[in-house]
Amino acid sequence: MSPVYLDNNATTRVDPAVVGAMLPFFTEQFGNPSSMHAYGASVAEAVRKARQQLQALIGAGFEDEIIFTSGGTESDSTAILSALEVMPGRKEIVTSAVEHPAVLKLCAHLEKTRGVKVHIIPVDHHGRLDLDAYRTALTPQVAIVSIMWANNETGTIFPVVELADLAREVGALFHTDAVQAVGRLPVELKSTAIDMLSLSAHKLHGPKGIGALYVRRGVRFSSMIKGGHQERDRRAGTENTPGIVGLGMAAELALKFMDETKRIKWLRDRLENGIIQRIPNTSINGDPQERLPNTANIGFEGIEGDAIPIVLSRLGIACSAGSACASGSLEPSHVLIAMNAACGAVRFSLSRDNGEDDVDRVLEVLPAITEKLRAVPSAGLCGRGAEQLHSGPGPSGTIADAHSGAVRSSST
Ligand SMILES: Cc1ncc(COP(=O)(O)O)c(C=O)c1O
Ligand code: FES
Repeated sequence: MSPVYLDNNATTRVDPAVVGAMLPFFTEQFGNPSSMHAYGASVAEAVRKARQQLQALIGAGFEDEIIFTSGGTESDSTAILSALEVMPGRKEIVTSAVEHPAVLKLCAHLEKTRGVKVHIIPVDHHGRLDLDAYRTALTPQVAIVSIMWANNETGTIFPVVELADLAREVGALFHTDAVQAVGRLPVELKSTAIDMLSLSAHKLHGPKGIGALYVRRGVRFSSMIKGGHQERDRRAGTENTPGIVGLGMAAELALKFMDETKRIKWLRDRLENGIIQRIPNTSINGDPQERLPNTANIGFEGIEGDAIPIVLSRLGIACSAGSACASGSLEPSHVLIAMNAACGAVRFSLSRDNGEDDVDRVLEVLPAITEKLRAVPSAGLCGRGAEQLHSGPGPSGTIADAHSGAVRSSST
């Protein structure tokens, strides 16, 4: 049986055309793009082409709005730190409870070390942002809003274009972590009030360790990494030229294959509907309407989050686990906790590499797997524990604490 890869929100396979575009930049095209001679000039031209390819994918007004970085994490840090530096009179950040740790951990660090006030906007049971809380948090004290475009665990899409308009009304900068959105949703930045956007090549069939930060022209900016004059003094360090060329090609292909999104959504829906129909007591986590077309996050009542991915992995099927509590070997998912989601969950995330066979394979093996797991007394106990506990505490992390205690006591 050939392996089935359904973990594309973790990372994607590098497209062979991307590898092909990158290879010369390890061999004959090894020049430094800052050099005056011919070795440098041709590489500088390739970097410029990549910037234009990316500009086309995200609909930026100008190519110089794109700064190449080492990936999503660096782009997120750069955006937030820059805003605090260019607006010293404002000491507040607005973000959401379901952001990637690249944003949440930085915010927690800034709160602790710099006395910055961080407003964490909650989400509802479907992962939708509390818009009233968002409006209340927006004041002239806010330097930056950092709210993701699409969630990596559930695929829930936030209305970032409208959120950016509201942020602008109070003079705050608006940054979005679009690492999961770019290449999967149409993005047209020039007609929006989004000031900064993070993206990462490895989520769109490009290489790891390369990404970009979009900074709208006119937005004041302070570089995080100081040193040489690369990237117009906005990100020092000799450019990762093979990575940049790879990101450019990945962007061009993402645009070319944007229509594939419809087929991917059809496959995802087939997977979700097939699971819901064949397996009792299952539910979809995330916004029923506003969701990435490739992501299915499914709760299986009574089964711990990591049990299914472990069994599937033995059968050559890759997906990933999430849990609303500290079950088994899993760290609780702050996203599922914030949604007050039930129990354990499994994330299947697709890409243009997937076909019907992949989905059908999962649908073929999963009913028997879940039946067996539910027959195991400890897995069953976990579900009953969740039911009792989820009706009690609110979405503030208490479920995890309470349930992990219950698991411990029931297992001793
Ligand atoms: C939403 C989101 N933001 C940021 C990142 C981090 O990106 P990178 O791995 O390029 O640093 C990820 C990757 O998992 C992500 O899903
Ligand atoms: S994994 Fe089932 S309640 Fe925690």
